[in-house]
Amino acid sequence: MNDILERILTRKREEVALLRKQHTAASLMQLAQAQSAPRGFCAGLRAMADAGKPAVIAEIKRASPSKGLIRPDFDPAWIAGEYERGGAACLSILTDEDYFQGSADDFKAARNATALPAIRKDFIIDELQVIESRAIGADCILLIAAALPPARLSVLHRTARELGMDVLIEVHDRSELNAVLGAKLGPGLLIGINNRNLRSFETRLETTLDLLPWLPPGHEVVTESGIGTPADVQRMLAAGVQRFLVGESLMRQPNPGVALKRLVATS
Ligand SMILES: O=P(O)(O)OC[C@@H](O)[C@@H](O)c1c[nH]c2ccccc12
Repeated sequence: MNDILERILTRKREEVALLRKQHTAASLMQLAQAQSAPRGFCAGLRAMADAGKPAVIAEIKRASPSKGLIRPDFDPAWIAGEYERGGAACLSILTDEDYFQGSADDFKAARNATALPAIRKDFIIDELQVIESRAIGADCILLIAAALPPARLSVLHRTARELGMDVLIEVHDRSELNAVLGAKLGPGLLIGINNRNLRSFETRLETTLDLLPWLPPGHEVVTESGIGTPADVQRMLAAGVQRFLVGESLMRQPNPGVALKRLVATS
């Protein structure tokens, strides 16, 4: 079990212990309540999809464990603004420091630079991190099925919803999907299918296409990772997937917003 996900989660448990030394749930809750209301993340995606356009969550990511440093000249506020001009529905901002070279400051800078709803992209395993997410302004959090037993997933999901945030629930295979569906979190979930295996880093778009038939109706699907070309986008649209989470392929271009426009262009 010495895979990357396990290593990241081991480090997260240390971070949560540190967070618990600095804050209580009540002190973080005060910070969360001082924030302006969440911007609707699911609503932002839905508006774009209902208008017949690919709804892209554009990701701001300096580095990753699989690719190392992706973007040396990294200005989260500028990238966020370009993504907004490029037609993004929402932003995704990495806040994990040790493995993705992100930070809470990156999150705030990017979100404050635009009117777009933003997901805090991190490895959330504890309620304190959920409240902390709202305290830094998050409109949505990521919960990764591979990292959370169903009972824990359910508690974190409820806490996020009580704070007014949306939740992107990430799965990679059928057993994770079944665990999520079995947790009875309700209808209308936002389910992300990660094309990248977080344990081996293998990335296959077929992951989304293969899982789709197993998803009951009534949920909204996001295809995550490895989307690099307009053909990839068209392939997903043809399968009925209208929501996309895209990072690396945009971050490697000089202007990520222009790259986004090209990615979703129909001709
Ligand atoms: O850079 P890509 O291949 O476009 O992928 C983006 C996003 O899906 C990926 O960063 C991601 C998906 N799930 C995660 C969980 C944690 C950290 C990162 C991720």
